[in-house]
Amino acid sequence: MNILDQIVARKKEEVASAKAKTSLRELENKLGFNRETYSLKTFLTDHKKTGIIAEFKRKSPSKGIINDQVTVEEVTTGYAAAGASALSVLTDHDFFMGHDDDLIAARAVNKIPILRKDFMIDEYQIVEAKALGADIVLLIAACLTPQEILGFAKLAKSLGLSTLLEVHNREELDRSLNPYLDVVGVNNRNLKDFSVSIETSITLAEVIPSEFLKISESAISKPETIKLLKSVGFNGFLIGENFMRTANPGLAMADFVKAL
Ligand SMILES: O=C(O)c1ccccc1NCC(=O)[C@H](O)[C@H](O)COP(=O)(O)O
Repeated sequence: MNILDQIVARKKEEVASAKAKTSLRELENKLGFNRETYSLKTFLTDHKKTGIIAEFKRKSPSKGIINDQVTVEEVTTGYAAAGASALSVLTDHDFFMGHDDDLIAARAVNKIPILRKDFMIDEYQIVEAKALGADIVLLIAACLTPQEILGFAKLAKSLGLSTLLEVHNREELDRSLNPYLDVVGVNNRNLKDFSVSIETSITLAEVIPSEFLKISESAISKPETIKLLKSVGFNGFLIGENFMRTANPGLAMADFVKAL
């Protein structure tokens, strides 16, 4: 089984036990559920911001432990101060050392959009994302059918959430687009074998329909790469490891932004 299949198999077990513990009705009564959300499109097109979606990521399947010595509050407020257009917070525990509480903590101290970075395989997780404080949900084409993407995106929009479709190749893009998606993200990392190439974004940029904003995800470590990606039409850039690898990720982002 490749890593993505392993993650999805584990996610199905997690969702089943979450449903047994907390009903959808109880989720909807949670404190974070009835609130205004921040729009990803609005923040990505605000030219006072950097276009960077900065990620809080302690560990990953491809790199192991990246940084488990910093708090989600200090890192995410540092990112916001450095001009992040949005934040990405991992809530997957078993593969990324993330937690739902990380998202709750990030929400409490930030006023910019937050992506629940997780593997959405059930409508329950979309409702849960809103209750935890997220503004954006990620729909990964590599692990969802077009019908699931459509259903999840419709539900997310009905809850006021922004929707980010993630693709890695032309086939995933062509079968997954629908009108309920706000932004298309091209993951430069192949989630099945961990190979990375910025060329993936460059090749797909011209075939993403113009009604969707575009973001490039993963393996971005140089300001020059952002300049190149902007020149081919990308509006946003998801960066995790490059900042998280340092002792002060917020400061690392501020230094990176000076060179843009
Ligand atoms: O990062 C991984 O190893 C990984 C493995 C399997 C599924 C997903 C994975 N990463 C999720 C991401 O998309 C990245 O965390 C995100 O784009 C940031 O990437 P980076 O800047 O390279 O940390």
